[in-house]
This record gives sequence, C-alpha cells and structure tokens, in this order.
Amino acid sequence: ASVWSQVPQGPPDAILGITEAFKKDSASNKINLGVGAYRDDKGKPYVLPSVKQAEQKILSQNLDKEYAGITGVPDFTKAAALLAYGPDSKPLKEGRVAITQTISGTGALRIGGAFLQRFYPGSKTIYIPTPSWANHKAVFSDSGLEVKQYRYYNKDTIGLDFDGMVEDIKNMPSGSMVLLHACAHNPTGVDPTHEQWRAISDAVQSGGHYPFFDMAYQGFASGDTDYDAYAVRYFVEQGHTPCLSQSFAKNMGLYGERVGAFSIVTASPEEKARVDSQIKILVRPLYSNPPVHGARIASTILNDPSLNKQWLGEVKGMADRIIQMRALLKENLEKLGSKHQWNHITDQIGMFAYTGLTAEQMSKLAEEHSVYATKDGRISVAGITTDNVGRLAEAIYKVTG
Ligand SMILES: Cc1ncc(COP(=O)(O)O)c(CN[C@@H](CCC(=O)O)C(=O)O)c1O
Repeated sequence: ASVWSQVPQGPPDAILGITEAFKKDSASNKINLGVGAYRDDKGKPYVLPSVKQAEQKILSQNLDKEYAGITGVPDFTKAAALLAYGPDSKPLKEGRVAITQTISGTGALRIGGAFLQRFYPGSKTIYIPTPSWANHKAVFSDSGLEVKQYRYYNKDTIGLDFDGMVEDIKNMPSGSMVLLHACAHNPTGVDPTHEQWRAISDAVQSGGHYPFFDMAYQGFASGDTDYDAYAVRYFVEQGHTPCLSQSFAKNMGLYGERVGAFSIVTASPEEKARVDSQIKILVRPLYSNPPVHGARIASTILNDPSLNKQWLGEVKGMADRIIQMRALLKENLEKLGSKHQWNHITDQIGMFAYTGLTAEQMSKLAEEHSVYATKDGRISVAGITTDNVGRLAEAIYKVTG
C-alpha cells in the first residue's frame, strides 16, 4: 500500500471552503458573503490608496532583501504596539511590552498559544467565547492547550449574554486563560459596551484569570482605532498584563501579505527581556523570521504622519460603508414586508452580521439563490453592495418566510 493510504479525507474549511463553493457556482449574480474580507461597492477587493503609496515609497528606497530579525521589522512592531496600547500606555513607556511580528493574526494567536503552552504557570486551559472565530479552537488545541468555552451570545436576544459570560468567567478555575475579542466579535458582531467591559475586567481580575486579546479589526469596527482598542487599554490600565494578537489583514487590507504581531505586557524591562528571548527561541524553529514586505508597508503607513492620517480616513471609509450596507439590508427586508425583527443587523458591529438564519436556511440561500455564507448564519457585510442588496434581501426574505 502507498505510504499515505491511511490519510483520511478531511472536511473543507468552514470559512475558506465557502469561497471554493462560490467559485464553482456559474450564476452571474452569485453573491459571496463568506470570507471576512472587505469588498468595495463594486464587490471588488480593495487595495487601500495609502498602501499603494507606501509601496511606492518603499520601492523608491531600493531596500535590500536581507533577513529580518526573528521578531521581524522593528519599525513595524514598535508602531503596532503603539497603535494597540496607545501613546499614554504605562507599560509601553516603561519598556515592558514584549512584541514579535507574526504571520498575520493567525500566526500571532498560534505563537501566543505555543508560548502560553510552554510558560504559563497555571492550568493550560484557554476559554474561548461561544461562538468564536471558526479557527480559534484548532489554533489553540494544536498549540497544545485545552480549549473550553464561556457563554457569549444570547440567541434569544441576538445579543450579548452578559450575565452568562460574567458568571462563566467567575466560575472558571482560578488562573484560567480567557480569550477575548477586543472589538468586532467574529462571528456575531456583538460587542460588550464599555461599561460591560469594565465589569468583565473585574470578573477576570477577581478570578485571577489571564486575558488573551484577539484584536483583528482595530479601526475596522468603529472607524476609530483608539475607540476599538478601548477594552485592551482599559484592561492594561486596570493592571492586567494581557497578551495580544494583532492583524493588519482587514484594517490595512493586507490579507495576503500576512502582517500581524503578538505582544505580552510584562512586569519589568528585565522580565520583558527574558520573555523576548523565549519568544525568539520559539519562533526560530517554526519559520525563523517573518516576511518583510507587508511589515514594511504597515510600518511606512503607521510611521509617516500624513500616510497615517490618510490611512485612518480609509479605514473609516471601509467601516462606514459596512455600516451603510447594514442599514440598506435591514431597510430592504422591511420594505419586502418581512415579519421578522432585523434590528440586530444594524446593532451589530464590524465585518459580520449574525443573521440568526439556520444552517438549512443558509444552505437554501446557496442552493436556490446563489448567496454564499457560513452555515452558522454569519454573513460578511463587506460582500454586500448597493447593486446586490435588493436581491440579497429577497433571498433572505424567501428562505425566512
Ligand atoms: C477574530 C479573528 N482573529 C484572527 C483572524 C485571522 O486573520 P489573519 O488573516 O490571520 O490575520 C480572523 C480572520 N477571520 C476572517 C478571515 C478568513 C479566516 O482566516 O477565517 C473570517 O472569519 O472570515 C479573525 O476573524
């Protein structure tokens, strides 16, 4: 028998597999609401003008292609930390934030998971929200952590199960790791209010738990990078020493360039140095050092005041278009006379709307209407355009009755 005869056929990826199904559909008016990637009002991928300008600037510098260090392009990681923790961050000012460039947000989560598996002094169990990004469980279990869940989404109110979340956090064994979506929760689009974040911080603190923030959408949720970093900054101000994964896939449209960062708030510069040294020892045998191009783009944008200002305008433009598409979809559904409540579509924030449609209704959308999205009822609002929103609303209206 062949060497690989015992390899089983695995299922298609819950999210990336939707794009494969979409590509196979020959319908001219098919709609892809699967992968969380921004599209403009023509349904086309969007290369931010600030990114194009940054690339021109980089090209004109005739840089070499030497290896970056193990922890990546320093000008990038410094700027990424500043973007996340803010100019008033005490740990940043005191040189206590250990940071490495990573292969986008997924890489940051994986390096984080591996670091926690190797060095976290408590039980190697991480609690993720119910539901969470479809890849979180595999990233952390493949890092060697045990993955459990806490209540997050209330399907009756199509909102946050705040009491359930806080109760679960309080009931976790002391010193548990808790994964928190910093903003634009995936897949629900339901975020805690600032007041609720303060209570969540207290619950995490009283349990002696360890927070791991996943911030994959900073700036993309509200259009304001400071506003979207509220939870991370509040926790740090309250004395938590979280770790953080950042992605620049969505807010800079650098999806395929794989630009991200993983950071840990430590107790002192001396501790930061020890942590840094162990992050390097962890990264070196994985991929040795990260690709430079995407990080150079992000660094150029973050460090050049006029490009940074232009970028913030472009991020806000993306966020605003998504908010506009939410309102349009709700309006069209109401115009059709749908008897269902659709407020959640405009109450939710970020890339996704959690429609509440069942798996079979989602299958019907694909099979009968060529509308593609994940089986959990999540739609990527970025895939909605002024041209297709009417047909989309009709399709949803027909399958929901
Ligand atoms: C919460 C969260 N964390 C991390 C990531 C990882 O993004 P990177 O591209 O590695 O930076 C995503 C992307 N989730 C999107 C994109 C497609 C995917 O990777 O699943 C999604 O859920 O559609 C995410 O939604």
